[in-house]
Amino acid sequence: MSVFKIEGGISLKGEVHPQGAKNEALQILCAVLLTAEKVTISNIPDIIDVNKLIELLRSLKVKIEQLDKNTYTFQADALDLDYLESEDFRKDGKSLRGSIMIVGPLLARFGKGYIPKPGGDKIGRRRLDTHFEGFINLGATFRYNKEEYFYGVEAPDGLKGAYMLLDEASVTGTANIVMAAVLAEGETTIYNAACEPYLQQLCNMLNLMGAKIDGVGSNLLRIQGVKELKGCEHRLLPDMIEIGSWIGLAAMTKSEITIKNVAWDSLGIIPNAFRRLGIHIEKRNDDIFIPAHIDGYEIQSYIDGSILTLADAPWPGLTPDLLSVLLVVATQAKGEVLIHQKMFESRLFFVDKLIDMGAKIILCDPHRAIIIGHDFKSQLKATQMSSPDIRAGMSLLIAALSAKGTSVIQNIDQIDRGYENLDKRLQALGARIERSEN
Ligand SMILES: CC(=O)N[C@H]1[C@@H](OP(=O)(O)OP(=O)(O)OC[C@H]2O[C@@H](n3ccc(=O)[nH]c3=O)[C@H](O)[C@@H]2O)O[C@H](CO)[C@@H](O)[C@@H]1O
Ligand SMILES: C=C(OP(=O)(O)O)C(=O)O
Repeated sequence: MSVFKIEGGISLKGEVHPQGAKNEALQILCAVLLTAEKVTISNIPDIIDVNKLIELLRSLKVKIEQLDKNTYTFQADALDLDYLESEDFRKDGKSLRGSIMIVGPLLARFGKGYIPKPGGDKIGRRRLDTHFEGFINLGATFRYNKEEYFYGVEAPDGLKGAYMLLDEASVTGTANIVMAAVLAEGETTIYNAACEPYLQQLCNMLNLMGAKIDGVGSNLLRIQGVKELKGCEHRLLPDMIEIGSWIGLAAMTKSEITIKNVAWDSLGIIPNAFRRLGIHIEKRNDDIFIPAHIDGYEIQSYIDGSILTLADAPWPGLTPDLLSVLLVVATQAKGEVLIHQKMFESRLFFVDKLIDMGAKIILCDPHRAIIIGHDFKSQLKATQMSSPDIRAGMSLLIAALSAKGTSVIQNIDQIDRGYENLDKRLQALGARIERSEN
């Protein structure tokens, strides 16, 4: 198992180029299953979760060609569907969250889709009801093997469009249902659809392939089913969670960092959430410039003087994936903030590690933590820690980079799941970070 050894307390300087978006990649890669024609995708991040999904597609006998480091072509013209019933699939399919989104395309095109309970971050209950209720609405039959945690949907006579009001605006659930509905017969209406930029990207790509989706960007999607889709070219957006992570890292290490080509219009409320913590963010064309926060940063309170809350909500609300980063950054701010993680119930437990390092945090309950910032009057202390999930891992890394002394982070596969080549990119900015085998 690899570890990061980090000597903290050093300010960094330079430019970073965000990787392509992990969570968009997972949707878009599954969409290649919807056509027999060639699909070219660029800006694919070289990270564990995405590479696992590419391998899974390869096992399904999708023809895959890598044109350069981040560009691939995919052609799903002669799939081996027997793989879906193999032991290998039971193992491969459960190793990441994104694999769940092969079900919609396979069901729509071949009348059957199976998946073992998918993996991903262990951050609380992560039910899949929205996905399967959607498929059932489209006419599929559903079965679940409780002993093996294996899900299956079948529709040998094809899917039929339907009206549905989703029980929650699930991101991967919406993507899955949209990918099934584009090849269903007739009209599908999805209300309470998730509408984050990656879903918009998916819908735009599907429309380019010949799908008929209206309402892209809203929570009401209308889809006219078509008989088949064709190939296309698609470029992934930069990863907004990585961009937010760089903003937080820059502020907490008092570093001057320019984040290049961020696709500002797709960042929604993210820059403002960091501004609420007092971080200065300058938009320079499509770059973000973060000056070195030599004198620290001060958390804003509300107009009436009450304590700021940063809480997650479905898009266009604040993504839950950045709350851990915002939390760690607040530990050195001037002032107090309540971090309210509404969506996931086990995502804040990593604060124990920050408390060990000297951060002032009260974990009120599994969803809420109050942070009382040090205003850089006291540095966090280096320590040994293990990364429980991708974003907690990144947050602990930020804490280690700002701490006094040398920290060790174990289990960094968790970080590699979502961040490309992080140690090398940090070294290029002047960070003292080494990867080694434990
Ligand atoms: C591979 C991928 O794309 N993963 C992302 C995707 O996961 P994923 O699609 O699995 O997450 P969902 O959107 O389904 O749900 C996330 C959590 O929020 C809860 N929930 C969801 C919607 C809602 O209106 N109310 C509510 O409480 C769900 O019950 C669940 O506990 O979206 C999550 C929410 O942005 C992100 O954290 C994940 O990084
Ligand atoms: C929760 C995340 O990912 P996943 O859904 O793949 O576990 C994340 O990217 O922060």
